Amino acid sequence: MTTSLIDSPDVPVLGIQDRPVSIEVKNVTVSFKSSGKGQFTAVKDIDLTIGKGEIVSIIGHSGCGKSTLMNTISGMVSPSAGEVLVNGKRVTGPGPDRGIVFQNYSLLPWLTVYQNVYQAVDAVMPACSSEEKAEIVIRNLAMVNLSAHQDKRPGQLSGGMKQRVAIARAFSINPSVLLLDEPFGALDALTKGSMHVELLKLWNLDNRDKTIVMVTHDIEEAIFLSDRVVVMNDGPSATINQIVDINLPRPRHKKDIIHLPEYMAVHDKLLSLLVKTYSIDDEVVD
Ligand SMILES: Nc1ncnc2c1ncn2[C@@H]1O[C@H](COP(=O)(O)OP(=O)(O)OP(=O)(O)O)[C@@H](O)[C@H]1O
Repeated sequence: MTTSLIDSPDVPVLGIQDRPVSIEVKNVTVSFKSSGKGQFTAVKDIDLTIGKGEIVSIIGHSGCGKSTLMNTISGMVSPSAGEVLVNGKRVTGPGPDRGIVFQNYSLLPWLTVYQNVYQAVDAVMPACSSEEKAEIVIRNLAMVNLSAHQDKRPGQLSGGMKQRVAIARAFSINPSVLLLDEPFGALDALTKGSMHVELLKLWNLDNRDKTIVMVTHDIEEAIFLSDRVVVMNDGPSATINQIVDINLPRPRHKKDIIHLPEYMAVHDKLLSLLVKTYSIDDEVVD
């Protein structure tokens, strides 16, 4: 049964206090130059510690600063104040220890699907033979069901297919930290479900050592995958509203967990943190 590969029950479930630290976001503020008005502060005074092997999701309204926070971890954005440490080292730019999947795929349009993935593997694993690198590329393209499309260029692919190439590329380099910015947003429900399974398989194969941080708008996805969910306040100067523990036992099977009282309670909690309720005449009822 495929689910036996996911979250094998013999791996102990660790709390954040039992894990070595993987990512430390320390008092991070990010301001951007804004046209005419000086500075725009997207996120302010963010403190977040993520343990090795944790899966943490970041949720919040559009524009609140989720990607900005994620990009300080990836090294694509430098904090205006504060610092980010990954595996104890200060982040000063992107690095092979962090695999990134963006919303906008970021594939090289002149390379084929195969070449896009191969290029990343080649850059990160120069000591491997070309046969080993080819094997990694082929295995990961098969994982995302793109073997038949490996000679196409990004311009010949659908949005969901491009996203799967980006996922295969991030998985291929086997980083200790995976940063996923709405990685499954462009996928249909069935593909999304199977990518959740693949993500957990990958995590499980590595003895749950890989740290995964994911931005998502999908509460169900966040609950199914995560150990903790970070709920952000609206910006400007967005802060963390609350960090919600997902104390659901692993392995988690989608069809089963949605009936658990713990699932319903945490779902309601996250929803109420995100959504304001409106009466029929549009008055806020809080
Ligand atoms: N390079 C930039 N220059 C100026 N402002 C920026 C820049 N990047 C982000 N912002 C602003 O920072 C705020 C947060 O943007 P960010 O993309 O982090 O939000 P988000 O929560 O990821 O949004 P979404 O859910 O819609 O993807 C927004 O107001 C955005 O306009």
